Amino acid sequence: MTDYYQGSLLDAGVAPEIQPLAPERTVLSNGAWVDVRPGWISGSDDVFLPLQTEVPWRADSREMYDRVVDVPRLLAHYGVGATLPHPLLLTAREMLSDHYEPELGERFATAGLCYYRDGRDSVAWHGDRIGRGRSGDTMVAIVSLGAARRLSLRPRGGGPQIGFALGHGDLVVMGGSCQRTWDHAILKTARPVGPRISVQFRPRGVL
Ligand SMILES: O=C(O)CCC(=O)C(=O)O
Ligand SMILES: [Fe+2]
Repeated sequence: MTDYYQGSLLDAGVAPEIQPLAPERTVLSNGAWVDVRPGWISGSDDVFLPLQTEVPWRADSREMYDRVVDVPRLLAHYGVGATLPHPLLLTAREMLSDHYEPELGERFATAGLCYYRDGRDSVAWHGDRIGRGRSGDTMVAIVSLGAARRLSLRPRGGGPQIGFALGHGDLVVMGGSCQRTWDHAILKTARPVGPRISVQFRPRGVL
């Protein structure tokens, strides 16, 4: 990998720190919702850069509907009990679990990391419904690091698309029926964008 992230000017020399949660909820149709907390992790250059160089990234493919498709991005998965690749991610996961457990009924247990090298890397429209997200309400919490990309969402049955611009250190949580009644995507962009790492925390059995 040659295209190293240069670090954001805002974050230069600032130690990483997780801010209080206090997310803002957008209620969608059919029992889905999205919580957003911009700037949840400040100083996140010191998280992005070690992840970029030290995580054992591999090419991604993903089961979608009835087939497996190549997904142009790199990926690493940390299952139940795995040691996360940066201590701040453990703190983030525990904070998310403490905050959402009363509503979710369980704690976040796994972390999927995705590395989008530039605007050509993407993930097509899908819901996280290979596992339990297919049949029941759940949550997927995403910490976005590096270059800003847009998380696009649209109802599965058709309807207008919405989107959230996810910048360095932002948190977004998709909840309720979002994985089975809505689809989401990180679409390709022709804009010159730098690399982005997405960290998705999920409960056990949600994929
Ligand atoms: O990159 C992101 O933030 C979203 C990734 C995603 O939807 C997935 O891997 O299931
Ligand atoms: Fe997803």
